[in-house]
Amino acid sequence: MHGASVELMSVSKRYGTAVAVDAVDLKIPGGAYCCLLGPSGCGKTTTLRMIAGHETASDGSLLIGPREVGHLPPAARGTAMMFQSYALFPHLNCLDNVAFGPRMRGVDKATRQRKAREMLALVRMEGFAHRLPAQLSGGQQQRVALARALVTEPSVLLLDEPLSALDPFLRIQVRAELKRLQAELGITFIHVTHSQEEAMALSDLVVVMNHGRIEQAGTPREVFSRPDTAFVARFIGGHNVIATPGGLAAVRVDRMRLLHGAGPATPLSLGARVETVEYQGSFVQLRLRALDAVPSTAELFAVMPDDAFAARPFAVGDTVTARWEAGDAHPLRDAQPPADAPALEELTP
Ligand SMILES: Nc1ncnc2c1ncn2[C@@H]1O[C@H](COP(=O)(O)OP(=O)(O)OP(=O)(O)O)[C@@H](O)[C@H]1O
Repeated sequence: MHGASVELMSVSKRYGTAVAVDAVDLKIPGGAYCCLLGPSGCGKTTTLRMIAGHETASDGSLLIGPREVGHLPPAARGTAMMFQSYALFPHLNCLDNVAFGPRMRGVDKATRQRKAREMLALVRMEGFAHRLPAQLSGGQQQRVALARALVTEPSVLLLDEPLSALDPFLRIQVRAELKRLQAELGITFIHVTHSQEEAMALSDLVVVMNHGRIEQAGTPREVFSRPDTAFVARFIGGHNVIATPGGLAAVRVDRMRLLHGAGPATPLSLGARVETVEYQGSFVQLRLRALDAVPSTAELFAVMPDDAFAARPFAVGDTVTARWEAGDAHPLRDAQPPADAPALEELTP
């Protein structure tokens, strides 16, 4: 198996007058683990289905490897899809479930059973070949579904929320399995998720979508350390969006320094009140409400190492000054303060 690149050039999907995907440009290198990340309804699944060929693009062109595939049926694209619900045939054992696709394509019995066994071994389910799906755990069914998708030797595997039906413990286990398999097989994975944690853990390339458009695409570290927009900063988490004299900026929650007593707002600080204090083990998270900010930027978070917090604790109701260094304020592309933001002079001491 080898990983093919996938390129979308100005791809749109309209349903009547509703625009589900809006002129998306995206280049996914062959062999990359790519996550499409965004809130419900942002167009992730529609994008995935257009790559698979289960949905036709209204506009634009789509390349898999060097080939334009817009006119090709799903089976001719070299892709395979794995769904959220495992959709295994309940009356077939694991081996026959995995061998089902090759059987439909007329592959002889010995060959398809050998291939199916290889795929079950790949997902570490060779000992379960003769079990029925109902006799397996959710995580095991998921592995069999993965084997069934891989038996067609795709160059691109498309995964639609593959972990969302699993409990939190299994989700982390199967997530690691997916990453291992992708690295081992070297094929391109495109994985739809609304979990930023999942996208960060898995991706070589994370694509943050909103309202049918790509807000930002990059490595998890690029997107986390340099979010382009307020939407990305908020969705990826770990950031405050602050109205500064130069426009909106993102400041990481671990870069906020708290001092006792509320000082006046300056370009590098805000007075705030502590609303919640949550002990998280190695760190403590504080939710603050800025005293002079507009509602859209008033909620702030700060995290402190637990020992620093223990040495100088803060309590709910305390007034504080939250400060940051100029170098920690990352300007956002939508740098205009929102209409209800305080005027520049209100922020300047
Ligand atoms: N068959 C359809 N007919 C009409 N509108 C559709 C259809 N499929 C999707 N949409 C709309 O297109 C938009 C994008 O849907 P899509 O399923 O791609 O979002 P998503 O990001 O995958 O969301 P979720 O995480 O909830 O699955 C939504 O507003 C949705 O209501």
